[in-house]
Amino acid sequence: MSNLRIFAVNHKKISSLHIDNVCCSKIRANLRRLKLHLPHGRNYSSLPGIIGNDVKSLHSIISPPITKIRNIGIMAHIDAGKTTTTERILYYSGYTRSLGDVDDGDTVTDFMAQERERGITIQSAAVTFDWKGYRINLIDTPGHVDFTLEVERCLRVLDGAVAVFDASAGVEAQTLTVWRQADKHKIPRICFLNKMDKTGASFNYAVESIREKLKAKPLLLQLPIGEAKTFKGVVDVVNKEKLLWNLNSDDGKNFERKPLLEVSDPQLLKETTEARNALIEQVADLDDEFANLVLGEFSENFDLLPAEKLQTAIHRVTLAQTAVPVLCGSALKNKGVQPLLDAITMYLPSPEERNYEFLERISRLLLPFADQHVEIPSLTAGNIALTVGLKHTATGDTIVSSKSSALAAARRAERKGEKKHRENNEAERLLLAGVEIPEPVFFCTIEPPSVAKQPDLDHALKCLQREDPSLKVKLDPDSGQTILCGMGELHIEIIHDRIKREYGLETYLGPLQVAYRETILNSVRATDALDRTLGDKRHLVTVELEAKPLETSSLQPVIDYAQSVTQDLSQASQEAVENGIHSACLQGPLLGSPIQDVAVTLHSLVIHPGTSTTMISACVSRCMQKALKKADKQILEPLMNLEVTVPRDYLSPVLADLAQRRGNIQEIQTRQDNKVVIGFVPLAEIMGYSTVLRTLTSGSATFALELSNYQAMNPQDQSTLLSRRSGLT
Ligand SMILES: Nc1nc2c(ncn2[C@@H]2O[C@H](COP(=O)(O)OP(=O)(O)OP(=O)(O)O)[C@@H](O)[C@H]2O)c(=O)[nH]1
Repeated sequence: MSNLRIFAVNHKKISSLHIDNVCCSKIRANLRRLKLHLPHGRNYSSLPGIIGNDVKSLHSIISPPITKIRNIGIMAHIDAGKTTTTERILYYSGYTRSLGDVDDGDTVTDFMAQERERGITIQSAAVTFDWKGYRINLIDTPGHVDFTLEVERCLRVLDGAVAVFDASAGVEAQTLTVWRQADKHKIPRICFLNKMDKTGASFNYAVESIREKLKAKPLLLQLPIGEAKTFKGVVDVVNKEKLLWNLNSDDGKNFERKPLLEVSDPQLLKETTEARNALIEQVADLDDEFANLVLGEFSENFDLLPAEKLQTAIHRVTLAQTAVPVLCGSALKNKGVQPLLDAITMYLPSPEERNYEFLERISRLLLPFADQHVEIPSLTAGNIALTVGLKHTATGDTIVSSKSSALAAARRAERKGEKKHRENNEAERLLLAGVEIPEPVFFCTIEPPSVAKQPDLDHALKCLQREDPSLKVKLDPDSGQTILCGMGELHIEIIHDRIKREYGLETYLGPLQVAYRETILNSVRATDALDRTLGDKRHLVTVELEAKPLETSSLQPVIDYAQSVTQDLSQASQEAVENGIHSACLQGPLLGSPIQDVAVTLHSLVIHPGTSTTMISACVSRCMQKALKKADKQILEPLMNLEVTVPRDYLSPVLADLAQRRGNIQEIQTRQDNKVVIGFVPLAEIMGYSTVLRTLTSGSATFALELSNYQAMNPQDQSTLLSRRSGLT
């Protein structure tokens, strides 16, 4: 079964340039549609498989053996060093000839203008390169919490991931989020403890935090040689070798690998032997085949166990996701990246080792090299490619060549005993795991520069939404204004900026507002009737319904019907009723925010023959609005999980400030010289917090925010908000 997955990014940036000096005519004839354009601006070497302009190995670009392919993502907390690590990887693999630097704004994968300006990753970028005979398709994903959806849409097409950590901070808030996402998509992982050169870096502390916070079993494949200022290399525990980076080599390309010897390194050898024995026992505990081998032949002396046997077992354990290999280094100081590449090829799976179910063919395919692309005629199973021109496809869709082939594939998968599919309906069986689209917590109005430009703005927003479903766009029914709903201040700012740069539209944003919700506190009944004659047709509906609070949390109203109603309710009328209820719940009576946690019972519904479904919806919606108005109401506000990392000396002002922001502190942890404040704070109180925190701590603190849930506002805060909204205060 074939398993090509399609990954679409940045359709806009594609242009093409023919290579003129292709010398091999036979290949040219076969690959007439192959267009190459080498990235410009930076000093690039060659595309994978091409040495200079020699295309004799073009075939290997298109179809490397599937066992030699690794589709890998890089994920982490913001600023852990993903982009820097990716830059080193590209350099050592020969993809680039000079080292890019996030701080200088010239990296390959952060190619959006906003990324280079801000030094952060916003959009995932894909690059393809070769390492020691392996083809690696690598995706660098954003770390900022506003862009978690972007991370998730990448994870579902990957076979493995490298989780990058800041070794001085260990597991941070966003790492937990992406780790959970990777769990959901069952992605085997390797951990890379980066920034080992940084003051406060601690290998043991970071490993412990992986064990405790991620509940993962770390397999220590390396030990650091020195830490912080003294960090100079790593010990390869599996092979009992030391890897030292040459001080005279600026770019870290050259390093020496030497076996650890009793004469020269007695202490290090002792520690490594202990670490290796512990690793062998740990892997044997998790893998029966390896346990049998170890107990049989090597129980007397683990030193005799060949490294390859241990590596194969680590590969199996990594695939089973019962443990994670851990490596360390410093991307910035060019240490430890080549062994990371070796580990990617050695321990992460090829596409063949993962289970995907569908065959998909697309007419135009491109191989990604960050913001540059090579058009290719076809691709074998297990690769990641780009496709362009899919006008009606949005992020999260699964593309199939035909419904019947997808069904056949699903049936084959079933025959292979995939019981879980049998329980799902046909449509679900056709889909790859979906992406969970987080609910937006902020909104603001957006205006085009002139009324004539409104269609252009609508078009731009439509395109941006297809790329990024966490961006929602709606119309305010009262003012007719376009409303942008997003994940955070930064998210909306970037969208605003992209509309300007990519669509040439200078738009105006209204003030950023928090997306509240509303609910009701008691049970209420309402009746309504609608009687209209249009032409010679009479439309008559009467309805009686009851709305009550729902115990469990649900964004959608839960609807049920009295028995007398269900008896003669047609499918079309039922849909009309439900549309009416849903539309009434989109705008609550207090703030016009969506209503949640409501159950509705339809007690009576009388429809005159010939009444249109639109009239039914309109009548039910009006009746529901009446009921909501009558009920006692409550505003719900988004509550955020907050984690602030702050040097001890600044803890007091930070806590005092949080108390004023209705913050609820759960725990204060000690992390090296820092304090980590963990708690909840209402979103409305934390807008613009980065500036305040910077001022309070002279720029030495960092924070992470994530939506926890919606909670009821207390009566006083609620009435302050309502008076503010109605312009009374
Ligand atoms: N000391 C030290 N600093 C590093 C290292 N790697 C990266 N940095 C620095 O950490 C900062 C963040 O690095 P990035 O590579 O942009 O991190 P990122 O994880 O890609 O960040 P986002 O894309 O914004 O999520 C930059 O200032 C880097 O220079 C390292 O090994 N040691």
